[in-house]
Amino acid sequence: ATEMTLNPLRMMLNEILDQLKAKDIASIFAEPVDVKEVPDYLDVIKHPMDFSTMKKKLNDHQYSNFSDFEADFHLIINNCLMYNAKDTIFYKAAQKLREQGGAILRHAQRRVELVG
Ligand SMILES: CCOC(=O)c1ccc2c(c1)NC(=O)[C@@H](C)N2
Repeated sequence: ATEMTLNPLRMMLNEILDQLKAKDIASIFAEPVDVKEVPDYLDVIKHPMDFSTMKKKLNDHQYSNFSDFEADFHLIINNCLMYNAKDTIFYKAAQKLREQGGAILRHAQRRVELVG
C-alpha cells in the first residue's frame, strides 16, 4: 500500500495517528469543524485542526519530527477546550482524549527515539 514508506518516522506517525483516532469514538475530532454548523467557530479558533488534516500533513511530509506531530494533536484538544463550554460533551471528550492520547504519545515518544 502507499502507506508503507521508506521513512520509518512517517510509518510510525501513521500508526500513532490511527491509535489516537481510535480513541475518538464519536468522531468529533475526525474532520474540520463545519463552519456552516458552527458559524462563529473561526472567529474564536485561529488555527483549526482535526485528524483528517493531520493525516494529510503527514502524507505531505509536513511533520519532520515527533514534536511537530504532537503539537497538532494538542491543538485539536486546546481548540475544543477553548471553544466549548465546560459542561458540554465536546469539552469532556477533549479532556478524555487528552488523557488517553497522552499515554499513547508518551509510549510513542520512546519508540521514536529508538528509531533515531
Ligand atoms: C452537526 C453539528 O456538528 C457540530 O456542531 C460540531 C461537530 C463537530 C465538532 C464541533 C461541533 N465542535 C468542536 O469543537 C469539535 C470538537 N467538533
